[in-house]
Amino acid sequence: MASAPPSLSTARPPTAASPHGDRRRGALPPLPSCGARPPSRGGLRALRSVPLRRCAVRAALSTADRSAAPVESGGGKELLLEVRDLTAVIAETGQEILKGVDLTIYEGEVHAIMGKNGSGKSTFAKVLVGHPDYEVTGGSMMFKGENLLEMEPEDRSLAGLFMSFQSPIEIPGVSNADFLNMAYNARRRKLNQPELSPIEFWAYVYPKLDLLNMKADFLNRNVNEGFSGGERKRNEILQLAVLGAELAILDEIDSGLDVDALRDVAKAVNGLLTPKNSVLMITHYLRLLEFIEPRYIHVMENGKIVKTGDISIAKTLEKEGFKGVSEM
Ligand SMILES: Nc1ncnc2c1ncn2[C@@H]1O[C@H](COP(=O)(O)OP(=O)(O)OP(=O)(O)O)[C@@H](O)[C@H]1O
Repeated sequence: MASAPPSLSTARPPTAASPHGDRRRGALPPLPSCGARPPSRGGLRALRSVPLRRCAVRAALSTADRSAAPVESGGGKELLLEVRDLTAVIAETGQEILKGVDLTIYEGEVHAIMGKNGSGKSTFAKVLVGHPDYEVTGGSMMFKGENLLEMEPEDRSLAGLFMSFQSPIEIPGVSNADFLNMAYNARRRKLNQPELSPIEFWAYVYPKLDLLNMKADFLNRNVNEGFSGGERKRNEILQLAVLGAELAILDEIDSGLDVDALRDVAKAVNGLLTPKNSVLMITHYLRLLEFIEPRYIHVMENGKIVKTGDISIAKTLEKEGFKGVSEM
C-alpha cells in the first residue's frame, strides 16, 4: 500500500522522468541535485543541460531537405511538439549525435521513428526528456508552447511528457505502488487537482492492472526489481496508464516481449489514446506498428530524420531493408 505523502518542503516526488525513490519507507525520495550546468557550447544561453548521471531521467514532419513540402497535419488540432533543427552532443565527449532533427506532432497523432542501429533514435528521445548524458547545442524544442530547453527533466514530465526506456531501471526499496502514487500525485498537483489518498489511488490503479494483464502483487514489489524484461515493459506502460501523459515516447517497447505480451502492451497503449494525446514510438519492427498504427513513420539516419511517410515505409523496410528507404 502506498505511504502517505510527506511534506513537499523536505522532499520531492519521483516522476516518470526522474524515477528516484527514497529508500526510507514513508518518506518521499529527495531527488539528486539536477541544477549544475556545464558551460554551454556554441554560446546558446537558453539551452539547459543536466550533467549529473545520477539524475536519472525519465519524456512531423521531418525531411532532410527542409525545402521539401511537409506532410499535411494538424487540421485544427493543437500543436503538441515542435522540434526544429535540433543538434545535440554527448555531454562527456562533445561527440555530435543529433545533426538537425525536425519533427512536428499534433495532439491525437501516433508517430513512429525507425532507423538503423546507432542512427540516433534513442538519443533524440532522451534529449526530449532532458537526459543528462546529452547537451543540446542548437535548434529548438517546444512542447505545448513551452520551451523544453528551459525545463528540468521532472518539469517536462509533470508537463505531460513521458518516456518509457529501452532498459527501465530498478529502484530498490521503493514499491511500485508508492512510486506510482507519488508520481501521480505530483502530476495532479501540477494540474491543480487534489491528491489521491493511498486508498483512493489503489482504486484508481487497480483497473489499469487489468488493462495490462498484470497481477496486483506487482504493485507491492519494488520498482522493476527482479522483473523480467517483459514485465519491465508492462510496468512502463502501467506508469504511462497511471500518469496519463500528453506525449508518450515509447522506446522499443516491443523488444523482448513475447507475442501475447506485445498484444497486451499494444492494447493498453491503444486504450490510452484519445484525440488529445499522442504517441511517439521507436521501433525496428513492423509487428508493433500493425498493433499500434502510426499516422506517420519517420526514418532517422545519421542523426536526422531523412524521410517521412506512412506505414508503407515500414513495409518496404521489412522487405528490402534500409537500402529501400535510405536517403543517403
Ligand atoms: N551516452 C553515450 N555515450 C557514448 N556514446 C553514445 C551515448 N549515447 C549515444 N551514443 C552513441 O550515439 C549513437 C546513437 O545512439 P542511439 O542509442 O541514439 O542509437 P539508436 O538509433 O537508438 O540505436 P538502436 O537502434 O541500436 O537502439 C551510437 O553510436 C551510440 O553509441
